[in-house]
Amino acid sequence: MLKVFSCPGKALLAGGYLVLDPDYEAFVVALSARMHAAITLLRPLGQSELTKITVKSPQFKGGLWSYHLDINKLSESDIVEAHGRNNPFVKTTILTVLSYLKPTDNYEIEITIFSDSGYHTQAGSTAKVSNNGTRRFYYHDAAITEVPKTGLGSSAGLVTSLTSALLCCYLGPNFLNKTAEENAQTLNCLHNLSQVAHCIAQGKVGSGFDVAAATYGSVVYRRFKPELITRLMELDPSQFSNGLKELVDNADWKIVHRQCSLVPGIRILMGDVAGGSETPKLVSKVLKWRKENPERALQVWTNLNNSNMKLVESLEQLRKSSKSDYSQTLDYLNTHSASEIVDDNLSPGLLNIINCIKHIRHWLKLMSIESGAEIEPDEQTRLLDRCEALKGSLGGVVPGAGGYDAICLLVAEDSIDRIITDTKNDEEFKRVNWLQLEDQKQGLIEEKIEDFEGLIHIPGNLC
Ligand SMILES: Nc1ncnc2c1ncn2[C@@H]1O[C@H](COP(=O)(O)OP(=O)(O)O)[C@@H](O)[C@H]1O
Ligand SMILES: C[C@@](O)(CCOP(=O)(O)OP(=O)(O)O)CC(=O)O
Repeated sequence: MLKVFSCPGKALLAGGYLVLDPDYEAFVVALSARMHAAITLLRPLGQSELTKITVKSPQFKGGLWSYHLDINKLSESDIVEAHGRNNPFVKTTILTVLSYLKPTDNYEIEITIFSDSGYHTQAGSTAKVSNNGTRRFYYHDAAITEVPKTGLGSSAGLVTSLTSALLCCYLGPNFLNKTAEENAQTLNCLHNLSQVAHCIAQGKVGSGFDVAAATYGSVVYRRFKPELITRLMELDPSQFSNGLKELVDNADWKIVHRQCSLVPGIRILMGDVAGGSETPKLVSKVLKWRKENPERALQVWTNLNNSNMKLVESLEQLRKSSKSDYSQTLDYLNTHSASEIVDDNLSPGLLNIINCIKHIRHWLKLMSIESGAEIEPDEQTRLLDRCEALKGSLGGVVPGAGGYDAICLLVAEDSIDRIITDTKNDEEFKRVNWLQLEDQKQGLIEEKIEDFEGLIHIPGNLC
């Protein structure tokens, strides 16, 4: 059996900070940069042998982690990497999936990871193309921990795609080809296991929107209560496996993951901004301010949340109107900028989206000023103001935690090339690197194996 699964990266378009609180929802867009996990070997072993699981990531130096496991003794300290190498995300994913499945048979498993170029900066890398020319991956002469990341959520993609590949090894090749209801259950199981593995590897319980996007694609997301996972992490290791099974299969996580995609003809345009910010530092500043100023914070959270949810509604409104008489709207957008569109004669959705983006920026800026966390710093404000004045642009925001990392615009598809060319020699845009990424509906998918021929050794007969 040879199978390849892939999961998308993410951009949190609306709901940064609010998503940390289960009272609020956020809109996360799945991106076309995908993490792939290919099952490249699956072979049964005897009862007296140890299970061997090797994860390869050949695009990075030293990208091979190999574990010899006694399936009756699965605790953190019993799982030792054969060469003394460490990849906490690989290790905890294996530990979590096996603790959940409690396998009774031994296997030799090899899984090869392929990471799309969008996740990391590509300076100095070399491309390899699959035999049929459909796939191109970049190879680095440095370890995974040394190659700079772009912030699309590589660890969530790795954990979720690796979890799918391991589930497939143990549950069978058709674990995702069942009835819609069964598949939905399998996706929830995959999501819950991946959230647990990701939190344990990070040593903290985040909001999980990156794992949700990796699993379910572009969604409106409401998080789980963090106690669900902290309680599991505090269990005695002897109770972990049972606690995990109960949590994954029977607990009510109360999460929301409502499909929500962009509108035909309108795309996301991500700009990587040279600089970078540390999310945990921004988060602790904002949460400290919220705690110290509960009344003001509630006012900001309520208004920002209203604008976020109105954006989701306006996208839905425009999606509906896109079913009829829509080409005029797109033509109009292609020849006007967000700051020029002031009436809603053509399409109310369009003007509503523009206004929501403005309101989101207003509240995030206020949050920056009052909390002292540089969510939309002045440099980004100037840049986003300029983006509002580009023809074909509905405006843009600082995605996720904000800071100096990136900007994220909503633009008419047909204007993308022009926007990239027009901003090329513009001083204000000199730190912006437009990323070749698209928004995607789907989360986890199974890929065609022929697209990977030439990149992996495909043995004639795997079981
Ligand atoms: N292609 C990959 N192959 C192996 N491990 C990976 C890969 N991509 C990410 N990882 C793991 O995820 C870690 C990066 O996680 P993190 O710092 O949380 O970044 P991000 O914000 O991109 O998720 C890496 O150090 C490595 O352990
Ligand atoms: C502030 C946040 O709500 C959103 C952060 O979004 P980013 O996309 O900036 O995240 P990283 O990839 O972890 O840097 C924190 C959270 O939800 O975990």
